[in-house]
Amino acid sequence: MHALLDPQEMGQADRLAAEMGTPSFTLMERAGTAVADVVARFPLPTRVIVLCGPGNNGGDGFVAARVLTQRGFRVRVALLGERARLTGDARRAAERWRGTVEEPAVLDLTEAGVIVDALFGAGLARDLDGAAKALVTRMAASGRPIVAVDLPSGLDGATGKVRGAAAQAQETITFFRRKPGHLLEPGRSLCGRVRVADIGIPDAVLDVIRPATSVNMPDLWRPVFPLPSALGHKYDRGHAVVVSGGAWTCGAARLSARGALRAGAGLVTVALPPDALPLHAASYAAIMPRPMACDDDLAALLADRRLGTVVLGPGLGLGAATRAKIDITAPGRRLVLDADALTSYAGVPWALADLAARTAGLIITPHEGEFARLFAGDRAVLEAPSKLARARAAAARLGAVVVLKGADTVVAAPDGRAAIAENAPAYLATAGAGDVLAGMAGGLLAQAMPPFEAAAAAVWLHGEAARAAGPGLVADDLPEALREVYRRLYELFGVR
Ligand SMILES: NC(=O)C1=CN([C@@H]2O[C@H](COP(=O)(O)OP(=O)(O)OC[C@H]3O[C@@H](n4cnc5c(N)ncnc54)[C@H](OP(=O)(O)O)[C@@H]3O)[C@@H](O)[C@H]2O)[C@@H](O)CC1
Ligand SMILES: [K+]
Repeated sequence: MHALLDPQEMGQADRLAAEMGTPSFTLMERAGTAVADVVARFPLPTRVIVLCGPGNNGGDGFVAARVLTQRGFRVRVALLGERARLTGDARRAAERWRGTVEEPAVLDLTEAGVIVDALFGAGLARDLDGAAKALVTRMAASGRPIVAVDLPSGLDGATGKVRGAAAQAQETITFFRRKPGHLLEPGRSLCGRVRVADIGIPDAVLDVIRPATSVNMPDLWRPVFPLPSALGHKYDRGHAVVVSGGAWTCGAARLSARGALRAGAGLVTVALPPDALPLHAASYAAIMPRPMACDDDLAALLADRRLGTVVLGPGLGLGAATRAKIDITAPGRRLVLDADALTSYAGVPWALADLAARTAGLIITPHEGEFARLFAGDRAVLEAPSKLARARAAAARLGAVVVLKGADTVVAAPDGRAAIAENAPAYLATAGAGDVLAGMAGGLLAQAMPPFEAAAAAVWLHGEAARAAGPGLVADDLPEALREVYRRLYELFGVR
């Protein structure tokens, strides 16, 4: 699995590696050498300025400086803080550096061919201010390429947020596994290209750490992904229902229904107000329309328990009428709630938690605006320190899987598991894309995927579909592009 480690877990990895036989100074030597390997891609005789901080991030910088000098680069090293105050591995690394150690203030950073940013990494403990902030600001203003050690200094590895200041890196080299801050914006953008160096920490440490956060990649949900079988039947692939708004707003539900079908649901029924029938019927022949003139019609349709998964929200309208439909639908079913369905619970997340408890599994797919409205007044959720932490807190609060959308979509489960997406192109942010995603999640839920994995798979497939469709994409392209994505995924999974 593509685990992500927060700074505490990384510290634990470090300690466990030592217990398993690799001393921490060896790790630092390898880390610094890996940094030098990246910098050495710049041609000789590039001038390198290495800016070292007071902790082990600085220690990596001293090692990199030594290795680069041995390889013929012209290297100057500056230390933020007093050399006499260095301790432990960082002190040892500084002792092995035979060159001078300068004051950052005396260096003209614009003279550098490349700057190595080894000021702060996992040990960033507070916002940068004073001399540290001033140096990072100068580095950012230098306009020179920056190679960041572990993280751009000032970027919080757990949250992806900038604490005080951080300079845009061209490349970031981190160790063993990436950290959430490499994927969560604005961290992801600040890191530039991220490389992960193997510094000899054994993978076995992960069995002890059991990290709960990962990159959203197929290995996360592969074991429960529904694969076609020669003996299969459409009824084995579940029956999803999409509840549609009327003629003027039914485009959203049409997109959801197409998303559900293309994601592989065996059957997709659309419950629709009669005036929406021609539009649904014209847009997709494979979908089964069922009239829903009133809530009793919906209840009658859902008397059939085989209709086990329902998508509600896109284009459905706000308020009591939508909540009534959700109430009819929820008991014992798997639900995906999006858009208007979520805003219908604005400020009353506990009502949604009560509802979640009556379902057989709930996924909600808010964007930031819908999330803020839903949890209005719930400071513990809204003020959690990162997007990752907010999604986790929300999932725990609701007892539901939360898909908090954006460029760095986070999927979080009530049990604490979370996955961060990194495959969505910027042009995926287009009208109706969320409706398709909700439908896809429903399509996978209908095929009996557990909610967390269904949501994560839908988010990954959605990002891949956008890439397959390419720039200029509109939401209607996404379900169609899924065919190509599935073809490649089946290849990856070894399905013929
Ligand atoms: N774990 C591993 O497996 C491996 C880790 N490795 C490397 O170690 C790095 C982590 O090292 P680290 O823990 O020493 O922390 P680091 O980032 O150097 O910062 C701590 C120093 O900064 C200071 N400081 C903090 N915030 C500040 C602020 N706002 N403004 C000013 N000062 C501030 C803080 O001072 P204090 O808070 O104590 O006052 C302390 O002096 C990691 O990123 C990686 O590069 C590799 O060698 C390979 C294996
Ligand atoms: K750094």
